[in-house]
Amino acid sequence: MRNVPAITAEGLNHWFGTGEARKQAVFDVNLEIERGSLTILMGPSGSGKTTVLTLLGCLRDVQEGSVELLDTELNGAPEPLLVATRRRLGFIFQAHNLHESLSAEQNVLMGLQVHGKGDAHKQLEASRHVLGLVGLGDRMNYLPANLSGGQKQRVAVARALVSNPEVVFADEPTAALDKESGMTVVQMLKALGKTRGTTTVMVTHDNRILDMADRIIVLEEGRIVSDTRK
Ligand SMILES: Nc1ncnc2c1ncn2[C@@H]1O[C@H](COP(=O)(O)OP(=O)(O)OP(=O)(O)O)[C@@H](O)[C@H]1O
Repeated sequence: MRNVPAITAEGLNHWFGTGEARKQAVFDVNLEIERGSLTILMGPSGSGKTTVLTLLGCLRDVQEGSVELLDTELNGAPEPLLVATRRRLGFIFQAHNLHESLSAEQNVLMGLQVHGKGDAHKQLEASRHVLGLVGLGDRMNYLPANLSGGQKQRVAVARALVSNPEVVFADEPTAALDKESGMTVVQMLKALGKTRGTTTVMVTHDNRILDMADRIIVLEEGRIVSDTRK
């Protein structure tokens, strides 16, 4: 299965707005993303990075063209199939959306409970393990209000990874992190690619992590203008 791409997009176009305000944001995007790879999407503000990421990641309806994600065609897919596909994914966004009334550990645990994976004891063990990996072993019982921006972001990373997703979609995951924590997060994603075949697609402006990518795709005005593999 390793040589079947995790994601294939063909003739992908996307518009926002209606009537006179209708504006095309994505133009004829075609790409294949290999399983286990770490791909970075770059480009100026407004170039369509987040729109492409959310189209590939099953978070936005495909209007025109094809997106095949983990062997599922997303264009026209019924909602239950989209829901089942999303369960195989991990999402890390800049707005980390942690539950303020839950501790770090409970927030991560939720990432497993929505999947119903494993018994309660195993779920707790897995949550603690992944919090340890992101360097928050000593903050598991803290509420988000008592964590720094970078620590909250690491909780969000732990929550996205605890269910062993097949593909991780990340939008500026290192923006709130200092250099070292940012590198740690990207190294973790890269290591998961090697050990478990986890595929990562990441939007970033962070030049510090470019060296770690297997591939860098640059968008300008909704089009792919360069696509470099290492
Ligand atoms: N919900 C929306 N409604 C209308 N236009 C939108 C919407 N979301 C994005 N756009 C427009 O689509 C284009 C691409 O936006 P997108 O957010 O994908 O760019 P981006 O490269 O991710 O930008 P940034 O780096 O600033 O996050 C922009 O012109 C933007 O104004």
